[in-house]
Amino acid sequence: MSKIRITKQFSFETGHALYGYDGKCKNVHGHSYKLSVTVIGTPISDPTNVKYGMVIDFSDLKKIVKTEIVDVFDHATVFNKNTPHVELAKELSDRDHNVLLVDYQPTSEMMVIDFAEKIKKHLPETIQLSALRLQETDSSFAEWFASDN
Ligand SMILES: Nc1nc2c(c(=O)[nH]1)N=C([C@H](O)[C@H](O)COP(=O)(O)OP(=O)(O)OP(=O)(O)O)CN2
Repeated sequence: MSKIRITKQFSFETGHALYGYDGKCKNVHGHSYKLSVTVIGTPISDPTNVKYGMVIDFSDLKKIVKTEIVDVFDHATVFNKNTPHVELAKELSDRDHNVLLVDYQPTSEMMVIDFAEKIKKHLPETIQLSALRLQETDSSFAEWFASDN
C-alpha cells in the first residue's frame, strides 16, 4: 500500500515579543498564526476497521494538535523566560493574563521546532510527522521537515 501524506490546518491568535531584536518585533505584538500539520502513513487496509482507508482520522489529529498547541497558545502572550521579559510576564500573570514562558526566543522558527517535538510525542507509532508550516504573517512562514531533521 502507498504511503500518503495528509495535512490539517489550524489557526490561533498569539502575542509575543522578541527580546533583544533590532526591529519592531522587539515590541509586544500579536499574530494570527496559521499552522499546517502534515503526517505520513499507510491508509488502514482492513475493511472491518472503522478507520478503513485513513492514515489517521483528521479528528484524532485535530485532538492532538488542539490539546498540545492551539489550546495552549491561543490568546496567550509568549515570552522567552531567559530574558528580563520574565518580569513583565509575572506582572501580567499576576493580573490574570494568559502568559506563556518558553525557554527559547519565540520566533516562527523556534516555535515550529517546539511544536514538532510536542506533536511527535503524541502520534500513534504507525504515523510519522512529515512537515509543519507555521505562518506568522501573510508573507512570512517557517517550515519544519522530518527529512531535514
Ligand atoms: N526569521 C524571522 N524573522 C522575523 C521573525 C521571525 O519569527 N523569524 N519575526 C518577526 C516579527 O515577529 C514580525 O511580526 C514579522 O515579521 P515581518 O514578516 O517582517 O512582518 P511585516 O508585517 O513587517 O512584513 P511585511 O513585509 O510588511 O509583510 C520579524 N522577523
